[in-house]
Amino acid sequence: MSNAPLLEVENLSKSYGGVQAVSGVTFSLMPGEMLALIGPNGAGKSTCFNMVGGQIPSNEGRVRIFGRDVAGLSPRQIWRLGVGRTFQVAQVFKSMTVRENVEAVFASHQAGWGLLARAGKAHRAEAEAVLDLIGMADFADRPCADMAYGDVKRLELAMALANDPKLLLMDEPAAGMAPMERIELMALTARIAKERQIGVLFTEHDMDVVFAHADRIMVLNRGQLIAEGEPEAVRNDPQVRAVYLGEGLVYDQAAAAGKASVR
Ligand SMILES: Nc1ncnc2c1ncn2[C@@H]1O[C@H](COP(=O)(O)OP(=O)(O)OP(=O)(O)O)[C@@H](O)[C@H]1O
Repeated sequence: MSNAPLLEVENLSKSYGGVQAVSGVTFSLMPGEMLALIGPNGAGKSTCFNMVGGQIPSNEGRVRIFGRDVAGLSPRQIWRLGVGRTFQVAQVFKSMTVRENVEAVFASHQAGWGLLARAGKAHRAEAEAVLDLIGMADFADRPCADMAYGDVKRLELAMALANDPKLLLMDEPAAGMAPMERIELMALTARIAKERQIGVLFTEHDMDVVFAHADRIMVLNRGQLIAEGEPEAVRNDPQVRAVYLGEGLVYDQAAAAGKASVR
């Protein structure tokens, strides 16, 4: 593992009128690391993702990706640096096949979205290699409109991997999936992250998924990081327990009972 962080976030803050959504958040992410950002509803997780991904500007603080300060860069410019992104709601072209969706990402990276239809075909082999990587080679010719939701989410991961990212931002990648599918999607992500030394920042409400696959966990509450560390330490942190207990989210007891899915 290289010693240079892929992502460095320093003192990041954002307020919306009187609401301090994120306050003084600082962390870094290393190659091959699965880093979870968890917290109750409204804690500021999506706001953090959107500041890192360039969707919204911060009020204060700094984001460095691959050592470069990305202030003022658009989401597309950040993507072109080698940052993959998945969203809560899957974003694929339903009228196209699985392969065409991945080809479109390759084409867009080189040519811009306007030339997609023509340029896409030139990337057939690359698209098939990515589909193979995530175990979707047999789905290549299927129209997306006919696919189960879990497969659409897997395709979204393939599309996020198509520009060969070194950093992946995954805001609730498994939202809406069945419990087993959630575990499988994140197991697949973790395997690819290790193999390719991709750093993954993800948020997820299912504690089974988080504790099974995160190398490190950060806990956000009312915009502030209240804990950060390896899963076992975070699970036993009194402040974290208080926050989750306060929300009625007794995740350790739920985990012991074999159903740790909480919101
Ligand atoms: N565009 C906005 N305008 C005003 N307030 C906002 C806006 N976006 C977020 N907020 C507020 O900022 C706080 C953090 O919201 P955010 O969506 O980042 O939390 P979250 O942890 O992602 O929540 P969830 O788990 O429900 O997705 C909340 O109080 C929210 O109401």
